[in-house]
Amino acid sequence: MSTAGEPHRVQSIAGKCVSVVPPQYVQPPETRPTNLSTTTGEVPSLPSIDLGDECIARLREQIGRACLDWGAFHVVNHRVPIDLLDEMRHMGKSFFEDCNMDQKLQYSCDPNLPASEGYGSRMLVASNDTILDWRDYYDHHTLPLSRRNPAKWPHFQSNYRQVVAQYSDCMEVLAKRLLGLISESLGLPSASIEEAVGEFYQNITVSYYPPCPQPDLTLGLQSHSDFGAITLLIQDDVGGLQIIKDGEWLTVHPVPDAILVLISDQTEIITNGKYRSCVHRAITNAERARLSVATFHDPAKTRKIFPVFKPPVYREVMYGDYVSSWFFFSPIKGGGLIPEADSSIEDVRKSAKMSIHIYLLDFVLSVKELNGLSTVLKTTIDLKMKMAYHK
Ligand SMILES: O=C(O)CCC(=O)C(=O)O
Ligand SMILES: [Fe+2]
Repeated sequence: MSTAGEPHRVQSIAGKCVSVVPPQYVQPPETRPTNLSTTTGEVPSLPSIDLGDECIARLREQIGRACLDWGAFHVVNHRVPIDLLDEMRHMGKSFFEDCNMDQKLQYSCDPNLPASEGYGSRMLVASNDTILDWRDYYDHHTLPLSRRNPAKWPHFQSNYRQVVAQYSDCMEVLAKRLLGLISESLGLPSASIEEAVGEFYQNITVSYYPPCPQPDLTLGLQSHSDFGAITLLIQDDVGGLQIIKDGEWLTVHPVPDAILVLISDQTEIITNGKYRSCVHRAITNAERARLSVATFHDPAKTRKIFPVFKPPVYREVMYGDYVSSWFFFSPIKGGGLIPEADSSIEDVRKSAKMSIHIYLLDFVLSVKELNGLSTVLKTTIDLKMKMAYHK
């Protein structure tokens, strides 16, 4: 799509006012969005949890219920200054809209590294035939402090670096508090999940979705669950984030002062599948650019992650291996079968062409135990299939 030497950015394509998207952005029929409205079909009852509630027992109960039912919830009265949320959105938008392409490209990420800091468009693109997301992004490495180098961040707005650093600090505090409440909601000591995750590796990704001439054929961001432990997300008023609930894609209506909490894969493993990671995606629209800011809290690549409950349903996994396996298995096109409970892992893999996260099967204990745990197999496959196939 891009000619040699010409960096590829969605915003440049959208800026040419094309009426047809380039073929690399066209989703196969089975992953195209069907419910394109961002104003109707929103999630009416995605829980909104008031963290100012002084009744801790009620808070735990509400968080536990939201994790079980949704894997996602909004929090309000979260102690992060509302002005900071607005400034972070404003800084992000200003980078994409007020800087010219040459300025932005000074901050290009390294296209050959999977998680390189900076301005890019092809995060987690596993191979050349991967369908591309209709999205540009800026990824900041913010924690631990040894990774944080504000000099690598844009300088066009005088307070950009200060806002990102402050935002990172506030998100870390909130993520720890939430993991504490999530642990307690399972009857665990407050520090359990945080200790299992270890030192936070935090990234802040500002996603920018330019208007798209064919929203019915494209995705701003393909269906996925986040790899790490917990994601905290804010968005602007445009709307386009969708989550799966009971087999349906539902749009998460933006709530300006709220922060969206998404349970991510490592929390699913640590809680032994009691709380599932939230499968989500972003759709596009033809009228307005959309912006979101996702703050990921991940373990170190060398951290071993395992369930805190017995018997474990997931194998211990080194976080770095978990991330790498995504590239190995994903994203594979074509149909597939839900394997029988007595399939071997190899059979499962062979027939698993539908799933972008089928690697999770590697963490289920063993084929033998799987056979006895057919529900686990089925729900794992089912959940991960949804990410690739649900419309
Ligand atoms: O733009 C959004 O709302 C979703 C972003 C997201 O899921 C991600 O960056 O992982
Ligand atoms: Fe995500």
